[in-house]
Amino acid sequence: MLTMKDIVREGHASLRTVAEDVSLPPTDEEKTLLQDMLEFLKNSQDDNIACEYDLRPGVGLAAPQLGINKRMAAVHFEDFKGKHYSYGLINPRIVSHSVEKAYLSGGEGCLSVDRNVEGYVPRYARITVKATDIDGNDLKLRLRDYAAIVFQHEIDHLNGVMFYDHIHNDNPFHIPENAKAIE
Ligand SMILES: O=CN(O)CCNC(=O)c1cccc(Cl)c1Cl
Ligand code: NI
Repeated sequence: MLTMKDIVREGHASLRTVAEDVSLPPTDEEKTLLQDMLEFLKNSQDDNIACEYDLRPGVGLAAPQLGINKRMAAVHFEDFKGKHYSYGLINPRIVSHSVEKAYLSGGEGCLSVDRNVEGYVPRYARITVKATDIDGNDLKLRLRDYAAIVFQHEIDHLNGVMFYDHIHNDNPFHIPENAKAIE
């Protein structure tokens, strides 16, 4: 099982590298990795397991956070309306997005960042993502609000972008133009 020791931290080149496309169909090793990433997220959200193995909670994880520069990520979370999202994503890409922006009023965190970085992270409020799932099927997801934010955080990792790269330098709590707060 994956634990925190498998996650690279700030300063590791992998976090600032543009990851490579995965050739399809994914190899068994790549499928197993995605399954392990999903299992990590579920474990990290289970109080008993997280406590037992000292896991920080996460709703997403990208392969570069494991030092693997492949365009793969996993997400596992429930949005504020109770809709469940649990995906292993291969070559996820944003194919369209809203002009309107959104940000989490509580800011963001990252398992590869061992410190609290305060501030609003402006992102697109709505996005359409295309990807291949763990079984090799094409995915097209229309996402908004919290789900859109999480997917953008993960796709950023595939492009060597960290969440705090988006925070306003002079005033971290500057309300971005045309942006809505997600509580
Ligand atoms: O890349 C993934 N991580 O670093 C996992 C830890 N961070 C989170 O779960 C997290 C927390 C707050 C907002 C967002 Cl958008 C995310 Cl993603
Ligand atoms: Ni992260």
